[in-house]
Amino acid sequence: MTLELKATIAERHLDVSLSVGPAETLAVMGPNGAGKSTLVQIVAGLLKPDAGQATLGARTLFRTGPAPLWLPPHARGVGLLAQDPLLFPHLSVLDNVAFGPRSKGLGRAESSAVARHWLGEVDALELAARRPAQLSGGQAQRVALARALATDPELLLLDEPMAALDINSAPFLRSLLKRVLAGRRAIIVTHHVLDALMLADRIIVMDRGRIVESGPTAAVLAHPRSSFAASLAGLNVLTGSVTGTSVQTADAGLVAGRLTGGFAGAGTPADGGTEGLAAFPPSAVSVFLAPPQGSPRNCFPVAVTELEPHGDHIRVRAGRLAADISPAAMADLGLEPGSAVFFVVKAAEVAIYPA
Ligand SMILES: Nc1ncnc2c1ncn2[C@@H]1O[C@H](COP(=O)(O)OP(=O)(O)OP(=O)(O)O)[C@@H](O)[C@H]1O
Repeated sequence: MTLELKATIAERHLDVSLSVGPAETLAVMGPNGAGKSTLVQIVAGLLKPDAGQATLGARTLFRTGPAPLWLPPHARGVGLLAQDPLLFPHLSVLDNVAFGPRSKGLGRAESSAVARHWLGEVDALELAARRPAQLSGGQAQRVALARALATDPELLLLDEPMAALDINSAPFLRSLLKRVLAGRRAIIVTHHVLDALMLADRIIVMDRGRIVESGPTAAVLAHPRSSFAASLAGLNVLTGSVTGTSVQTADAGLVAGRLTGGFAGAGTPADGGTEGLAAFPPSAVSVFLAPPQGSPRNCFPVAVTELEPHGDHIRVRAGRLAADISPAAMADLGLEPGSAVFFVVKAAEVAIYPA
């Protein structure tokens, strides 16, 4: 059972076609105005395209043409979590979450039980009796997630769910999403490459209403073809097998880091470990002419392939890895393409994710 969608909207220069498999999470990225939210609204049933059709398994969500059809949002089997939680202000948290099951015809007691289950899943059971006005932004977003899940949607749409959260609440919601998205079909719009890496199996990059790139998240970031993906791909991403808090990679040896966001699946050397990846920003990488002595850091011997200005820094590229250093440091090191150097990064700066 797959989501198949094709849609155009002339006024927004939108022309997309995509499919999402049953247990697949798709990340949608792209610059402002690319059409990401428009895509989500079409699937949710909030916006009618000029032409196209969509099916979710056996169900037709909409179809234009000689025999047009338009399923209203509540009949689509689709749950939406947007930037704004949009809870009903006059209902308790419990009743907000029970609203979907009630609308689907479940009795009061049964709907409450479903709501309690999902509030438990998002660690918000203790908030059940509160009104939305008594919740923090992060709590409200967790309740909104429970409300979306309580309808047992065949497709969960997440439109920048972390965007309005403060820096302390976002990681908690991210690891919750990691847990609830496992084995579930979802589309997540995000501006953060780490969300795409951590939450999605596949990524599409949109630009001016079109899909300009698509593929497994780590592969798109490792070999970006669009300039937008290339700008994201400044992040260093190494894939391999995770054992303990390290990733054994084919091209950079053993990379030590810290396990990130609810990822408890580290294997043991005996079983070959779990597939995963290590990610760290170029700003976390220092460049040395000789390996630093006696330091518990990751140290990669590399040859410089390219030097390019990047804001106030110089981005030093060495094959798949990149480091950002100051122009003064570059002058001190006397770097040029071909220079043999050591890229050094602290384990604390390396985030380890499931692939
Ligand atoms: N309500 C609207 N009426 C008409 N045009 C709109 C409306 N909302 C968005 N657009 C236009 O549709 C295009 C796609 O916008 P959309 O909001 O889908 O982009 P986005 O990728 O989600 O951007 P952002 O990252 O800024 O949220 C843009 O050209 C935008 O100006």
